[in-house]
Amino acid sequence: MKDILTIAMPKGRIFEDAVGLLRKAGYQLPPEFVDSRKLIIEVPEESFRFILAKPMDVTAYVEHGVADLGIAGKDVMLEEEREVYEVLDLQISRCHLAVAGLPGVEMNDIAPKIATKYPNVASSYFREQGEQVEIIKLNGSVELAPLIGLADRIVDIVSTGHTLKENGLVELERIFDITSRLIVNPVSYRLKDKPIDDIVERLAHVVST
Ligand SMILES: Nc1ncnc2c1ncn2[C@@H]1O[C@H](COP(=O)(O)OP(=O)(O)OP(=O)(O)O)[C@@H](O)[C@H]1O
Ligand SMILES: O=P(O)(O)OC[C@H]1O[C@H](OP(=O)(O)OP(=O)(O)O)[C@H](O)[C@@H]1O
Repeated sequence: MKDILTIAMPKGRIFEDAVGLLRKAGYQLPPEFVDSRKLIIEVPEESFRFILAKPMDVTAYVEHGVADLGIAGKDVMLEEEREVYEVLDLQISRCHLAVAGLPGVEMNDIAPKIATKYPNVASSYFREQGEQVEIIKLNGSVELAPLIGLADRIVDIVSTGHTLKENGLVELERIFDITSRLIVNPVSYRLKDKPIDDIVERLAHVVST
């Protein structure tokens, strides 16, 4: 009997790209997959069980071993620093992390404030720059912070740049290029190496074509 693999999928914008990639690799996923509100979806034909998690939580499910594999943005991996193996750059959901702010506005000299969904990434970045900052953790609409006087700068995802532009903000420093990655639980990789290597190989093939 084939091992069942549990795969943690990020709900939200990566999901469709990830499903598209799995289908391109030849996996037969049911048509209702994308519209479902179910959080656990079994696909016995492929010996897969998918769990649908918040993008920021995928690495937690994989680190704790309740999922063998997962798909997570590199931003999440940098922020969460979980004990997981990163086995493949899936080259989907491309964007980058950047520092942004209002044009021509200098940072406050004393404890400048940085608003972000990525407090660990932001504090490491400013520490490396030798700048002491106060981090304000937000959960979204981060671009609002400098407009309303909550922060001097933001550290956030930029893709098309439309959100920055529409809010009169400018990108000041590019921090990290981001794509989604296939990640694996280290114990699963030991116990289920064959089926996991098979997925990695099939996905690597479609990523490179
Ligand atoms: N504008 C974007 N364009 C492309 N990829 C993005 C963009 N914003 C985020 N991403 C990537 O997609 C992942 C998930 O983003 P998404 O917006 O779906 O989740 P989220 O903002 O964490 O969730 P929620 O909006 O439910 O709080 C991020 O971790 C990042 O890797
Ligand atoms: O450069 P763009 O193409 O405009 O994309 C960037 C925006 O996308 C993400 O926000 P999201 O849509 O996830 O909303 P959020 O503010 O709730 O995080 C990110 O946090 C930026 O705000």
